[in-house]
Amino acid sequence: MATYKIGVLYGDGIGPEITKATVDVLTAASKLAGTTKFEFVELPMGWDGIEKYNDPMPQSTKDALKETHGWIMGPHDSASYPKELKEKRNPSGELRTYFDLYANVRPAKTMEGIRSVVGDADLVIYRENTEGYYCDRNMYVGVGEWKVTPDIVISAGVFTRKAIERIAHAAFKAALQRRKKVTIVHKANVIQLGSGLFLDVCREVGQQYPDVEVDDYHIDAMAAHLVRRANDFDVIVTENMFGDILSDLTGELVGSLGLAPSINSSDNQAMAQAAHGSAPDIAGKNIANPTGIILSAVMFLEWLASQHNDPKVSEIARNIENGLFLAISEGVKTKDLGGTASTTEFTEGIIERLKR
Ligand SMILES: NC(=O)c1ccc[n+]([C@@H]2O[C@H](COP(=O)([O-])OP(=O)(O)OC[C@H]3O[C@@H](n4cnc5c(N)ncnc54)[C@H](O)[C@@H]3O)[C@@H](O)[C@H]2O)c1
Ligand SMILES: CC(C)[C@H](C(=O)O)[C@@H](O)C(=O)O
Repeated sequence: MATYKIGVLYGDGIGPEITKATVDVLTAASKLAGTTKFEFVELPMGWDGIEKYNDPMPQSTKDALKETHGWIMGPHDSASYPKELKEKRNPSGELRTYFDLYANVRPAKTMEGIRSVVGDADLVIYRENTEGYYCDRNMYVGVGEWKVTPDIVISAGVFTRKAIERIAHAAFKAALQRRKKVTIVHKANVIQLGSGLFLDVCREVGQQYPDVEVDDYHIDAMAAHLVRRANDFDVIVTENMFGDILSDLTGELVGSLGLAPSINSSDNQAMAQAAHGSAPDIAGKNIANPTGIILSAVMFLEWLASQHNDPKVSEIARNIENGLFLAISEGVKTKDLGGTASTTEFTEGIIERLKR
């Protein structure tokens, strides 16, 4: 029986509720498959890390993650951390940089049984995950944010050909498997050097994929285009901060931010992580929607299946996705989707439907 070691980082706010839901679903699905075992390794992160090690992303957690086949990361409430710890990189940024998880892949697709604000949509955002305005002073010496005087701060963005090329290749390769269209999102009209380089390099990479249609939009116009005609877009490639913002928008457009999944990956490592945050306003109430993180785990399992050439893992992923879609289409919905199911009822609803 194949066994995969999966790290589990529960995180803050709704993190423990939705991450436990995910572990429960994966456990049930692997039991049903009978051929694959997931061994979960729970590791401290967020407030748990602060309490144990005075660090929201302890070195011991990073070391342990190196020994896993990949991991599931719950959201963290980094905005609530003590000031001196906030000056460190937030837990997501730390793992994305430490493991060089350069591609943050964030799909948004309409689902049966869920009201989409924009009609049909089936798109995926390829967000560059390691630089742009989210670099910090630990990354490139002398670059990041710094206070010039008490009243003047400089926040710099870093854009490198190397990082743009690899996210662009990832986006164009994905497009070949989809509707063969890539949209580059930038702000080259104002941020002429940084965003300009992003646009130029993506266009250059695009020339290596003659079967893929390419267009580009400024980030502000793109927000409007997405609301008006989301279904015209297939793969969107953009820099770190624009991808962060656009993916919350696209998640909500197709139903709820609580639905929005993502995978953060390098060429040999991956982390499942919902696009949303720790939702402190609804934490501890058993009402959060675990769909985003469960579908992130599904994306992670598909990645694991391809890395290990293991079709059984892919079958487990498909089974979980079908169980979840079935539960929603049969009306088992959390509050954000207009339903009454609690997080645990929704999770049980998925598990019951895995057998179908
Ligand atoms: N990847 C991450 O860990 C991540 C991502 C974004 C924000 N954050 C952090 O989360 C904290 C809160 O941030 P925020 O309030 O700006 O954004 P948020 O995404 O946590 O919440 C925004 C809104 O969406 C709702 N929401 C989010 N996820 C939901 C779910 N699964 N089910 C139902 N409703 C859901 C919340 O209740 C809230 O009303 C901050 O500390 C922020 O830094 C973490
Ligand atoms: C919490 C924050 C650091 C994070 C980001 O901006 O990358 C989040 O918004 C996300 O999208 O995962």
